Amino acid sequence: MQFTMTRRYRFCAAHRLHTDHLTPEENRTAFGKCNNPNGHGHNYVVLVTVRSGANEGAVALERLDRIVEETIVERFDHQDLNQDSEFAALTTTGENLVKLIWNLLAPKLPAGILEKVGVIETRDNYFEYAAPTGPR
Ligand SMILES: Nc1nc2c(c(=O)[nH]1)N=C([C@H](O)[C@H](O)COP(=O)(O)OP(=O)(O)OP(=O)(O)O)CN2
Ligand SMILES: [Zn+2]
Repeated sequence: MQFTMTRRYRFCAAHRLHTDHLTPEENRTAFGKCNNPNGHGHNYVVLVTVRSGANEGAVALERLDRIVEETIVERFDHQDLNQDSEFAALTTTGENLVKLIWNLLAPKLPAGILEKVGVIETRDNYFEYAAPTGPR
């Protein structure tokens, strides 16, 4: 039997969708209002899913909380995502953000227990990432 546990975290951050690979006009066309030079903010919700067990968790909630708070929330809360070093050459889309969160968390957690990361960006936008894995 396979159990998973999903825990919810939150941070608020600003960003602007923009890439230096496009001209200003192309950026406006591609990203619309999200390319506004002044940026805009979101109350991001991060859903972290880990493998769990029926009787005891693979990772205690308290430990998961500490890792996610230190690695993700403290890093991004009340920050401009475009200024984060990991976004120096990447657009701050939900897709890139959810993959970055996975990449930051996976090495901090016991091997193989991270199942999925989800990011709710707005009422209607949800992004999800799970790195491909080999046979378990
Ligand atoms: N492929 C992607 N496209 C877009 C992303 C993204 O992350 N990946 N992000 C944005 C904006 O940053 C933003 O998230 C869009 O938010 P918003 O304009 O609020 O969303 P809606 O248009 O659905 O909401 P309204 O209430 O209608 O304004 C854009 N594209
Ligand atoms: Zn946005």
